[in-house]
Amino acid sequence: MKHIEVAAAVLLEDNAVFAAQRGHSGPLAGRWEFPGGKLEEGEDGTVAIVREIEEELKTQIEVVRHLITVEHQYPTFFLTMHAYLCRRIYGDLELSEHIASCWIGKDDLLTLDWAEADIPVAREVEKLLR
Ligand SMILES: Nc1nc2c([nH]c(=O)n2[C@H]2C[C@H](O)[C@@H](COP(=O)(O)OP(=O)(O)OP(=O)(O)O)O2)c(=O)[nH]1
Repeated sequence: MKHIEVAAAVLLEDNAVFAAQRGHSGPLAGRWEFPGGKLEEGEDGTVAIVREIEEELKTQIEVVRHLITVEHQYPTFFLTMHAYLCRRIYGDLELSEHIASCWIGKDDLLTLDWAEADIPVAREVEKLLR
């Protein structure tokens, strides 16, 4: 079974969190996620997340702290996902791979159609929002 290790960014601003919707094809098409991507060989998650957000959203971020690591068995692969609370430094979070994005508050957070592995992350985020 394939094992994928991913870093994901939790960006909080104005009491809302940034969520992005995956494209219409590929695994988990149309599901919502915290942006990020796969770690490169030997790369630390905190380095990977800064690189991925720069590549994917043309935005510079910094890691504030590790939030949660989730392990999830999907039908075709096993996922380890490190989610980091991050701060935006510069850039407008321009979508290049995702088809939609939103800033979502505590009340609506768990109503999004999240990728399954993201549910425990969303529950942690819920605790950080008022
Ligand atoms: N980035 C990210 N990926 C997630 C989340 N939740 C979740 O199950 N995943 C899964 C979806 C993908 O299979 C994998 C992340 O890979 P990715 O976004 O770099 O890659 P991808 O499948 O779009 O494909 P690739 O072109 O990079 O190979 O982890 C999440 O919150 N953020």
